[in-house]
Amino acid sequence: MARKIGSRYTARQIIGRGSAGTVWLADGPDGPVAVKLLRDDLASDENLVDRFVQERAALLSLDHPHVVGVRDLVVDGTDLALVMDLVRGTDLRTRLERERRLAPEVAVAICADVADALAAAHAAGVVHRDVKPENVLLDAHGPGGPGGAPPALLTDFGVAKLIDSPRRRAAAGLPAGAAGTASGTGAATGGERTPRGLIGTPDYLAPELVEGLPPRAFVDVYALATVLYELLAGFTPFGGGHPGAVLRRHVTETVAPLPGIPDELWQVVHQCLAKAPASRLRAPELSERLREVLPLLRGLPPLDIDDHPDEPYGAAAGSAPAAASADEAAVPAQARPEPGRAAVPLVRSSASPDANRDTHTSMRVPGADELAGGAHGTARTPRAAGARRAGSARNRAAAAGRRRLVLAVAGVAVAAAVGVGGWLAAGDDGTSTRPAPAVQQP
Ligand SMILES: Nc1ncnc2c1ncn2[C@@H]1O[C@H](COP(=O)(O)OP(=O)(O)OP(=O)(O)O)[C@@H](O)[C@H]1O
Repeated sequence: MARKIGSRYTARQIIGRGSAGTVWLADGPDGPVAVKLLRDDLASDENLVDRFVQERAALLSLDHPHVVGVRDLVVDGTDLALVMDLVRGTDLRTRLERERRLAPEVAVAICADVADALAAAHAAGVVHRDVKPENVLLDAHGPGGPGGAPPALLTDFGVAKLIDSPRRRAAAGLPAGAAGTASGTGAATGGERTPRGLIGTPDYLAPELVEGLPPRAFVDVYALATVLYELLAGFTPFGGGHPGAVLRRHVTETVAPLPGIPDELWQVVHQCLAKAPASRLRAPELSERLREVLPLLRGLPPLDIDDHPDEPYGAAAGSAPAAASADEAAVPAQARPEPGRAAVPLVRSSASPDANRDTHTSMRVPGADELAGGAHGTARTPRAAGARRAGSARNRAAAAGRRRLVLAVAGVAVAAAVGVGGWLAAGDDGTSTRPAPAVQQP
């Protein structure tokens, strides 16, 4: 079913779908291209069309081997489309779902490519703002890199901001006109947070965005470190459950170390997940450090991490829904975890797709009830497969020492959570008097 897009492109076949529209394989004057045709409601939004035109130069200017080039913008009748280089292969999310975890060498090689793409974008004054596996395309026809890793290309530059139109915000129940409209290289300009909404994908959002600061290049580095962690572990460091809980974890929780990777690699991941933006590596440094570490990873298999790590809501939280319900039948009602928690898969996988992994663009800021998770933290703690749980006899002494630390950290975390929760929990008029989340001792 061929379809004309503008006067120059003939769409042949759908090759992907995202929240903003449909991606087609199309023929153009210079050969095959990928055309992202935006949804009708977006295409009929005059503000959005204006912004596309304003952003045209920025979108077309990025030319880098690890950036999916935007070749053209089509504004034609009811069609609004981005014409891109065609990448023959798959996206990183699909590969991750297929393999669950990547070999460290492959994961690091892919992220080094993405860091190069970010370095080029940042040098041009563009912040991506939606780095995630869905936006990394793997070129199946390119030369194999370390561990056989395919070349990785980052796509969707500036698109997250572009489609955050006032109309979309209104549809999402957010105030219109609060976020800055595009100007210059708009993807890098400020005013990115509406009073009640954030642009981005919760699992990958840097803490400073949750706190309301404008996006700087550091947010992309944080998101890429989150992607790297996810490629290694099979889950993101702060993901799982309601988006509000995810946002809070970014601000209040510390990333748990990954067992089984060289310390040199962990230091890089850890530094780029720092809460303080300035403590993170810059994209060029990140690329360099990742490439330095590559030789240490040669031949390492994917990490053997327990799929049901220690976390407050237990194994059921990470299980496929069917398994969770089977468990439920065997557990007395009073011993069951809080309703609505255990049923939420912490990880999106092919077995248990996580409907809570929001995609980019305006997200409704959650209420206090959705944020209430206590001070004990809800992030997962990765554990090497076969290692004992924290409550086992062998670990009890260590746990006693750790508890003191946890109490101290919890004190800090509670203060921060109350601050963030207070902001997040503010009602539309900002005067909510709902109580802060209850404090529980670990
Ligand atoms: N330039 C391209 N070449 C080849 N395939 C592409 C290209 N761009 C996108 N695709 C395919 O289309 C799919 C959808 O892409 P799209 O950018 O619309 O959505 P997304 O990034 O997955 O999600 P969202 O827009 O909701 O963040 C991708 O996952 C990819 O498989």
